Amino acid sequence: MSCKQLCITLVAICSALLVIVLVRTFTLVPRKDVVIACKTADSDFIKLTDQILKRFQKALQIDTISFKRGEYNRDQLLLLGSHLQKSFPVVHSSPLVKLDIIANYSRLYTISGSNTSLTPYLLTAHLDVVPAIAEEWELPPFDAQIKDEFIYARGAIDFKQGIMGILEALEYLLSKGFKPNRSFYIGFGHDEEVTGVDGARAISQELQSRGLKQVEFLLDEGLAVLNGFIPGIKKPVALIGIGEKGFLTLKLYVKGEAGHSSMPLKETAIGILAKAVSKIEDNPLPSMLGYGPEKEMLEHLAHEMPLAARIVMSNLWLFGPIVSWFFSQKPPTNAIIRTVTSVTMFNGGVKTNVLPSDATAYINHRIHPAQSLQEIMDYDRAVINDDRVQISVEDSMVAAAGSPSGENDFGYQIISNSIRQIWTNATTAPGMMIGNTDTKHYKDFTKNIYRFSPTVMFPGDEKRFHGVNERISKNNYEQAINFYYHIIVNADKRLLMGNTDTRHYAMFTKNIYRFCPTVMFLGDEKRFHGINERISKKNYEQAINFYYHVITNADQRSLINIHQHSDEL
Ligand SMILES: CCCCCCCC/C=C\CCCCCCCC(=O)N[C@@H](Cc1ccc(O)cc1)C(=O)O
Repeated sequence: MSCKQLCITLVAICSALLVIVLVRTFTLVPRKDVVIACKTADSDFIKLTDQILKRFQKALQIDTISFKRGEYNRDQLLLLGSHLQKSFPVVHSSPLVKLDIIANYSRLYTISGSNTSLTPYLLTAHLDVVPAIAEEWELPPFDAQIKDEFIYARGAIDFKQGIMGILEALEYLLSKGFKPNRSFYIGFGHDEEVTGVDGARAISQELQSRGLKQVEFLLDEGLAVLNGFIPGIKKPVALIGIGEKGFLTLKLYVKGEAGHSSMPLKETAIGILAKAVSKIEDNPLPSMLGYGPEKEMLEHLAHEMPLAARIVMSNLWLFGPIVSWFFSQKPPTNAIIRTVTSVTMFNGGVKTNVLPSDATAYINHRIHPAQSLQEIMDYDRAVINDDRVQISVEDSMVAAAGSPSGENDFGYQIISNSIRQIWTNATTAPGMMIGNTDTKHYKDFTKNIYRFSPTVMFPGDEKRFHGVNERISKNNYEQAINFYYHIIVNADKRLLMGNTDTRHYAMFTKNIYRFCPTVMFLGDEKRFHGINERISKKNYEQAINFYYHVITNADQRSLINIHQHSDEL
């Protein structure tokens, strides 16, 4: 090949790449329905009254701690149960609501809708919390005190704002006469923090034993409204978890030889294990960027970024390695691109002058959906490369597949639109849940599993999860309640806003039009599938005459001989 031919080939390749890059940059724009913002002045806005705030604080003061599987504060769970019962009298006395106490402490609410042809949906949350080391907190973790407009308490964001937010929204709706079309379930597990085997699993079994085969979608706790987490985006990003990382907890064990510390061997069990752990920490697993839900996330968010970043994010096939490097720099972004590794426990030795007879460490991996448990085990074994270190599986779960997040995916769009009604300046995108929740117990009911917590977070707040000074602002709690209100109202529709039955007739014509002979004033839009749906007598008369005109006008051969307007009913 001559030099000229080589240059032409190179220019052709670069031009082709440029075209692909630009086409992807300017065509990846996700669906954004026009949504009606939820405003504090709206007649159906649920204000955070003193009473609502007080009952939230009370729920936070009850220390429903889970310690390990099967070990949780049973009395406190019962106390929380009676607090819910007292706080929400309408919910607990409504003929539309049936409450079942499952496995002594979990709660399953069944809310009956009038239209049995609509598939029910499921909202889940959990009653338990993780322990807290009180001395390290600014304010006591179970007092729920308020400082600078924030309520500080264990459970404030994980996840009693969900429990209380859902019930506040339902209490409000029922007290206003809301009668759902679509049935739905609310499941509150009591041991999510220790994998939900007693609570959520029993709720799921109860639903199965009732013959429930399918739910339209499931919304559980999950990702959040993130400010400043994603490089290049200033506006808040609300991530809806469409997938969930798996986990693998490995036990590393080294058998040593006890003896007097005055005559040590070259290496002790602790030394051998420490080297293994150090190798594990020095060799993070490779980036999987582009092979899991994070790809969809970045493609959704690209259009919110400045041009250079937009080009990069829309073309991960080309710029993946740069993005990987960038995302590896901070723990929250690192967590979404790879299987991460945490050495969480290390034990060995009994006395300062005794050689340790053994040593044990635990490694907790959070597995990227593109990798298998076996792959991670093999990787660790190869990295440690020392037969003296015995590796065994303590616990594991494969990652959850990505739930659909397309333009016509009902559950995803209902959640996305409800978020945008509350956080009007936020952009929504599918994301990957980096921790685990109760969702795995419900996976047989639907592939439409979404993980989103109505929690506003700024950088650094992620450390409050299971850490110290967990808190939520009063304003954020009010948003959480209104978010669930909109979820319930929006999900009560048969189809997504903008979708009607027309698609079933699409094969007959391209001339499909959508119009209702309904006169509307600002605010009336909430009556659609909301409460107090109505029409004026006059408007109904107009509707009849409108259809009269449609029929007579359409009865022409062409548009010329249009029907005379004097010919009224
Ligand atoms: C680009 C942005 C990256 C994302 C930034 C994320 C910021 C933080 C947002 C959400 C935090 C998510 C972590 C919370 C996990 C909550 C649930 C939990 O703690 N689960 C436990 C226990 C568990 C539960 C159920 C299981 O089946 C297994 C374990 C956990 O260890 O995951």
